[in-house]
Parts: sequence; structure tokens; C-alpha cells
Amino acid sequence: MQFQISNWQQLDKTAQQALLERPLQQESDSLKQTVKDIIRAVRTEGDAALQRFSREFDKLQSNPLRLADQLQQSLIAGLSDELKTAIQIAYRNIHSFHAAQLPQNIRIETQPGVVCELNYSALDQVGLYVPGGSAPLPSTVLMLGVPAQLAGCRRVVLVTPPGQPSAGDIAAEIVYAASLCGITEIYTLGGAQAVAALAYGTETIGKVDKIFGPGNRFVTEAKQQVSQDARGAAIDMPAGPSEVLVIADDNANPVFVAADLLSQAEHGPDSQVVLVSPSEALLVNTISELKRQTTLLPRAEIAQKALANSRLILTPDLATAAQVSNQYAPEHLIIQTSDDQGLLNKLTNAASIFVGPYTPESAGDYASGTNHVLPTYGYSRNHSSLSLADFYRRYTVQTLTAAGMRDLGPTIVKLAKAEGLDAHANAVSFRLAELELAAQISEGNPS
Ligand SMILES: NC(=O)c1ccc[n+]([C@@H]2O[C@H](COP(=O)([O-])OP(=O)(O)OC[C@H]3O[C@@H](n4cnc5c(N)ncnc54)[C@H](O)[C@@H]3O)[C@@H](O)[C@H]2O)c1
Ligand SMILES: N[C@H](CO)Cc1c[nH]c[nH+]1
Ligand SMILES: [Zn+2]
Repeated sequence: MQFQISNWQQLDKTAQQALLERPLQQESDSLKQTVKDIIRAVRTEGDAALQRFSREFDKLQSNPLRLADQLQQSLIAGLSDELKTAIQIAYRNIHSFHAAQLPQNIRIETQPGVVCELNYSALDQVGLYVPGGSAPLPSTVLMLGVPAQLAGCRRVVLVTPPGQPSAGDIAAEIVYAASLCGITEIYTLGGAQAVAALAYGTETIGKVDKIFGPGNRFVTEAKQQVSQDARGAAIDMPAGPSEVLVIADDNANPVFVAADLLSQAEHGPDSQVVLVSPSEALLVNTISELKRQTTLLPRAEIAQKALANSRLILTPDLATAAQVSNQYAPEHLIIQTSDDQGLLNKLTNAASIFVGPYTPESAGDYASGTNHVLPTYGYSRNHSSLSLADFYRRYTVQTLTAAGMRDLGPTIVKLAKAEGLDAHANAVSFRLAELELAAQISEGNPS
């Protein structure tokens, strides 16, 4: 494994930008076309296309699609108590953190007789995509299922790629985590075809209003495409291949830093990990640790491919390291320095930040309580981590009394006239005229 340390200060602006590029294939034309073709096939052929793609991409001979209730029960029964307890603890913490996010309706009188309300209502039907191509992710079931449960969405559908035939259709941990979240409508289906089925519906799978969840580049591209079609479905965010940026100085332990980098490198070959440090010694020692720890990992081959996309960057100081991170806009940002709190104030574009030597990203990936569904590929510049609010729609209500109309009406008429929109002005002035007439009648003085 070859590692190269890049000296940030010695690069010009173009080279600096190139250094922070994500792995290439993410938005290639061929990916877009592949996904477009899959979506079109699902829309025209329905379940038959789903079966065909499961055979082609997931090596499945035949797929019953919906996971029978009885099979769900027997999978859950086979799970060890130890693992069930771990899933319950994660569920509890994720539940606590998300329950605290319950949105509050607002009702205020902006001026006498003019009442404005902002209300939240839970989305009716939601689809949860749980990745499973490379590893089944029961933790993602909790990250999506807990907020859907707390919001009270009426129909919650879970899709996840089928496992290898020898290992059964689906991981028992996924089914157990789903059961804690009250989810029983589960389909063993993955990739762009699953996203298309959720967005448009097939004979077996009813369409949903919004699709949540992370996935590989096929899943992420499919979500983008269906969200651009008014007949498709809304989506949460582009949450693609995992990435982490670590800012560490001499104060950090290279064993921890290397472990944190590898924790995301093992997700997939298109994951990216970045280490930014003002300490050359820390960079060099972390490289030795990366080499040592990688060989011990069962997923070493995947991690090595991801490490080939990765960056080790030497900066003159921590302030410049913060600037590099802000420019990169990472999904996860870990800081292990002598001045973590000072650094926090300088960080603007990370989706989820992990502070100090005892806060590995794994804590947030599994069990601390925060959501691990996060924008990748620089989208954390303008997208947020998944939260309870994403499972609601917001709408406003307003009520003007006659007195409110009398007071505010002339202002509205003036503004509408200024825009040259006379019909808008009339909608108010006709009411004002009627109110004027009514007032004169009540005073016994109709003109
Ligand atoms: N950003 C986040 O919040 C977050 C959270 C968890 C996981 N992740 C990421 O999710 C990803 C999960 O990826 P995964 O692959 O393990 O599972 P996945 O479920 O996202 O994708 C697997 C599916 O991809 C489809 N596919 C595979 N090869 C294909 C091809 N050549 N053409 C068309 N379709 C194809 C198959 O249908 C398969 O079912 C990882 O990159 C991981 O880093 C991100
Ligand atoms: N790191 C992933 C988010 O990018 C989430 C995850 C699930 N399991 C392990 N990690
Ligand atoms: Zn992870």
C-alpha cells in the first residue's frame, strides 16, 4: 500500500481543489443511463423487472419480494439475547435523541385580527431503504425507523437487498430492528430497482410519498432521478458512499486515528477517508498504523481500495486544517487535537462532528443517539443530517377577522397595485367595500 502526504501550502488553488475531489464515477453519464434504464423497466414491467434485476445484480434465483410475517417471527426467534439487547440499547438512545426533536406547531397574531399558524403533519407513506449489498445494516433500520415511528407515519415500508441464498433472504438483525420500530411491511429488494418500486409502485409494492435512506451510487442516483419527477417521490438527501475527515495533531493517538479512518474505508471501495494534520509525525505514524491494522481486517481488500482514494494532508496549523475541512464539507468529521473546542467554532460544513479521543465515529454509526444518515459528496455544505422533522410536512393556516382585514387590507391593495396585479387588489378592495357598507348600515347611514 502506497501512501502519499500532500503539503497543502505548497499546492496552488487548482491543485488544492483537485486534491479534495471525491472518487470519480459518482456522477458519470453511464451511471445515470444505467439507473434511468432500470427505473424505466420497473415502471413499464413492474414486478417482472424487479425479479429480473434481483437475479442480475443480487444473484437471486427467485425472490418472493415481501417477507412473510411467519418468516419474520422465526428469524427474530433465532437471534441471540445478547444481540437483541445491543439493538435495544441503540434503539433507546436513538429514540431519546429524536423524541427531543418533536416539532412544535406555531400560532401567532402578527397584528390584531391576523392569525398565522405553522403546523406539522406526519408524512402518510414513507419508504426506508436499508443498504445491504456489501453488509446488512440493522443500525440503518433504527436510524430510519425510529423517526418514522415517532412521527407516526401511517405506512412505513422497508426495502433491503436480499442476502446470499445460503444465508437466507434477509439478516435477522434487520427484521428485529424493524420490529422494534413497528415495521412489518418488508421487501427483499435493493438497488435502483427498489427505489423505482417505492417511487412508482408495482403490482406488489404500493408507492410512497418520500424515500429515505443511504445507499451506493446506484441507489443515490436513483433517488435523485425519482425526486426530479413530479409523479415520483420526494427524497431525504443524497446519502452515498461513506466518508470521514479527521483533523488530528500531535496530541492524537495514531492508533485511534488509523482505526477511525479504516472504520469508514471498510464500507466500500468508493468510500473516501481524509486525514488533515499540522503534524508530520502524526501523519507518518498513522500511515504505519494503517498498514498494520488493515492487514488484520476481514474486509482488508475493500478497505485497501478505499484507501487508494484517500488523502493525507499536511497543513501549517490547525486553523488551515479547519479551512481544508470546510472546503471538503465531509459527511463525518472527527477532531482529536489539543484545542477541540477552539476548532469547533471554525468548522462550518460538516454533517456530523465527533469530538475528542473517546468519540469514534462508530459511536454515532451505532448507538450514541445521533442519526447516521448524512449527506455525502460535499452536500453537507447545504444539506443537514437526518432528523425527525424530515418525516413531517409543514403547512400554514391563516385567519383574518373583519377588523384584521380592515387594518391590513389597504397595505395589501397598495402592494398588489405596485406589482400590477389588479385581480389580487380586487380580492381585498371588494371586501373592504363590503365592510364599509356594512359599517354605514349599522350606523344607520347607508350612502
Ligand atoms: N451516507 C450515509 O448516511 C450512509 C449510511 C450507511 C451506509 N452508507 C453507504 O451505503 C453504501 C451501501 O452500499 P452497498 O453496495 O453495500 O449496498 P446498497 O444496498 O446500497 O446497494 C446494493 C444494490 O446495488 C445494486 N447494484 C450493485 N451493482 C450494480 C450494478 N452494476 N448495476 C446496477 N445495480 C447494481 C444491486 O441491486 C444491489 O442490491 C455504502 O457505500 C456505504 O458507505 C452511507
Ligand atoms: N458510517 C455509515 C454512514 O456513512 C453508517 C454505518 C452503518 N453501519 C456502520 N456504519
Ligand atoms: Zn460506518
